[in-house]
Amino acid sequence: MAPTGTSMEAYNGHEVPKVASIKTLADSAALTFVPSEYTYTKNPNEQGDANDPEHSIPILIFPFSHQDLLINEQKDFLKVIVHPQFNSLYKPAGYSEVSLEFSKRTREVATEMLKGISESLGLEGHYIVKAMNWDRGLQILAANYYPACPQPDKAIGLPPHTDHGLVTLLIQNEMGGLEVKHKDQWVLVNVAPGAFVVTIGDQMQILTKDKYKSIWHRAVVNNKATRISIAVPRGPSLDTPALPIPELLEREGQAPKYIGMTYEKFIASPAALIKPFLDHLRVKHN
Ligand SMILES: O=C(O)CCC(=O)C(=O)O
Ligand SMILES: [Fe+2]
Repeated sequence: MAPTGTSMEAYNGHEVPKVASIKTLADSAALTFVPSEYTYTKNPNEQGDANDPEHSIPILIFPFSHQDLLINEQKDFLKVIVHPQFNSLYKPAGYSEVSLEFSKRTREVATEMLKGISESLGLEGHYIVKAMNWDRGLQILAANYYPACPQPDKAIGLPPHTDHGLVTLLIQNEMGGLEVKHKDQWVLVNVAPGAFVVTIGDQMQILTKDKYKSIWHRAVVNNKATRISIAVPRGPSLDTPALPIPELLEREGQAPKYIGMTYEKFIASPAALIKPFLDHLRVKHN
């Protein structure tokens, strides 16, 4: 889905709103800053002290200068919950406004994706949106910063994983590095400049009875220049249990494949970090 410079993009019969201007927003937001310039606060209008718990905000994993020596993970990152409550940083100036707009626009694009997926399954366009309480769904803004690494073959930017939610939109600077697993091989994703990559997450796999499978992916580093990516994972509301869509089960006459679990529990489970977690939720048939 590459922006064309026009404000509308056709996607599977749907109008995807203003993709090109989202790219512009991404350029003017996190893509131009190095992580140490960020400072965070609970309320964007307050001056916050990062070490003061009173001012800590619902950031899932924080903060920069994280390097996991065990897996030699070469990146810094920031993860901020931007929906259903919007959280922000008060530095750099202007970040808050831009990230609010960016989050809103990417949400609109993700909504169109969900409509396309619902229809591709023979369901009414708003089916998944309604079933997953999408309006209250969890949305995270994850900025990943991968400095150039002198020995890229001995390091990894982000280890292999699948995303938890329904869909993730990802945009990167001019440096490639996203790889997806295809037929047991890691394949570099060749992203057109300014394009978003859309990946499927675990909740979508459960919901669609494995018709849309969550994708294993990882980020590799390079020795030439810093790579920055912004991922926007978007999931159901935290209190929504993902279960295979009843209409699909009825139509195809199969037993449910998964035990329902709220998204909150799913995320909180340490096992959710590894894909076989989906196997634990699978109903066993003898
Ligand atoms: O940087 C990338 O290309 C991958 C980022 C990613 O997978 C994530 O943040 O979940
Ligand atoms: Fe990811």
